[in-house]
Amino acid sequence: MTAWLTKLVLDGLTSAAPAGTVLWLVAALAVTGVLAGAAGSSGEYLRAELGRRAGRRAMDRLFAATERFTGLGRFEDPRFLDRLRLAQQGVDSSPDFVTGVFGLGRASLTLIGFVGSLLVLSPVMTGVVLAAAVPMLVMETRLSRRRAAVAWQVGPAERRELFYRTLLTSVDAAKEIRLFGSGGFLRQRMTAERSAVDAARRHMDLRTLRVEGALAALAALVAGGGLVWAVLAATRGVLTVGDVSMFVAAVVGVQGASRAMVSELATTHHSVLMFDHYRAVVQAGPDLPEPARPRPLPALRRGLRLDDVWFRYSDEHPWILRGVDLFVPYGSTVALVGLNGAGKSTLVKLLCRLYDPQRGSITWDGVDLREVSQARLRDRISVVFQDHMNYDLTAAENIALGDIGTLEDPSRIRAAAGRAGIHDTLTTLPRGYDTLLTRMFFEGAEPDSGASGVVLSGGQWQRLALARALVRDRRDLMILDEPSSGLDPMAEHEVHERVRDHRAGATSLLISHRLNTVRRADLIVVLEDGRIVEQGDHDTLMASGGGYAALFRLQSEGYREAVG
Ligand SMILES: Nc1ncnc2c1ncn2[C@@H]1O[C@H](COP(=O)(O)OP(=O)(O)OP(=O)(O)O)[C@@H](O)[C@H]1O
Repeated sequence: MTAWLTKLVLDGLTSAAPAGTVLWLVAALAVTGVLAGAAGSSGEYLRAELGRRAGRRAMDRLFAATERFTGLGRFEDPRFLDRLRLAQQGVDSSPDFVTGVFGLGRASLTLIGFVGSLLVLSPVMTGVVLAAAVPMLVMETRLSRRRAAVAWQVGPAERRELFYRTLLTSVDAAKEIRLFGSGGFLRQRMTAERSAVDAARRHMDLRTLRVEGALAALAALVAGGGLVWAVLAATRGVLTVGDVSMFVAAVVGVQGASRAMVSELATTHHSVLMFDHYRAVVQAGPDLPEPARPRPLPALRRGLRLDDVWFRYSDEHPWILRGVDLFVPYGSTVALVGLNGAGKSTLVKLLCRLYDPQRGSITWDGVDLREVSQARLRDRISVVFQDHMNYDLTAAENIALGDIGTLEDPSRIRAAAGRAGIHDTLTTLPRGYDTLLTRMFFEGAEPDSGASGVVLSGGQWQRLALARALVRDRRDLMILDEPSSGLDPMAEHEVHERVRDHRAGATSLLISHRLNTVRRADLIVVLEDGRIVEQGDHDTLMASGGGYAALFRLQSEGYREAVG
């Protein structure tokens, strides 16, 4: 449009047209410019807003999909973690996709306008200019495919770099890094990973540079040839001065618009390729097979049975559980003891169905765990994991995460904290249960207050994790994996007494290295190298004089010596 109006103004001036007509044309040219500017700004806003919305939606879908992986296997698979990270990059670049589509629409409109102008002047030249865009399209598509392949190839190194980067800025790691002086070593590793990523990207950039250089030369050749033709035609009187001006504008316009179109196509293509990772995650099936028709899971009445259970973390790993047979009777407290690495926590993860055993079965009142809905099963279990989480949230939220409904019922949160022996500590915090248990964020919404949260001690965090498990009261099975290893002996005794009273008549599985805390269990099971080697109550095991008895005596002597 602008090119047409400019041509008409120039032709008007050279053919001595009435001044009024030329002025009208100039006014039209000005209005066109203003309208084009306004359309550009509004389009920009619309594009950004659409990009934000698409990104938010895609992120929500991606994380909803990861939540559907009910086991742990996928989160321990490096290939899957690489894919997940690229999927997140795909989400972050979803605005690029919107930009690409918008840009494509805009470039197409511009292209159509200029092609129309050029066609009027020279159909041959139009064909030449358009034909020159074909190699550009082919090469740019290849480049974007290659770029996506490079992103996949550098994924592992990028993830390692991220690991070192996070480590170097994490408060948890800061103590050891400073004390052991390991910062330089970790930084070097981070930089080495970054160099590897940069090298792959540099290689890609050089390839792009070569290809784009060749394409620019081709475009210059076509434009130069066109200009020579137009000038010769003008000297012969075939074209007017206005025609030449419009021709130049149209050639530059067609080339610019087709370059923009191809580049937007390449951006969109790249986003689509990256989106493949996103789609792969969102469409991935369940990691643990879900039964087509889940069997009902009634409240536990008889007990849990492990029948010849064999388990290893993957085909490359050694067997961790080797033919475990165990019955946990309803209403009893069973203690699981054994040396480091014996397989105790692994057994807990199988009971929660975070993995499936390769051989054998685990049944709940005779129903195989694989035949019931995972959500139903987990709703009946409460756990304190050995490596429990400490959330950078308020004290109340840290407990309520065990049963989100209790956020609306603070009395249950307080009762659980009381049973875990942390209530008094929490009430003395600056904002009581609403105190933020981290110094990573400001308290409340206003950073101006300058107040960050507080930090709990290791034992206090452990009590909080116990409170989180206890807030899920009325669950059929409670699993406590080293719930009191960080407590002093008095506190440990007190906590166990309270939990025992509260859980009286319910089924519990307790893991502890302190044999004194498990001696009152109904059944003590000794696990060694993935096999059960002894089981019975404390008196029976002491009388049999096996490994448990030897370990118990060793611990008692150590304690007597320490006290005496
Ligand atoms: N996610 C995992 N992937 C691969 N191997 C694992 C994984 N978790 C544990 N293991 C291995 O399984 C074995 C048993 O570990 P587990 O944590 O069950 O032992 P544990 O009896 O609870 O030990 P501890 O008393 O030290 O807590 C160990 O050799 C460990 O290296």
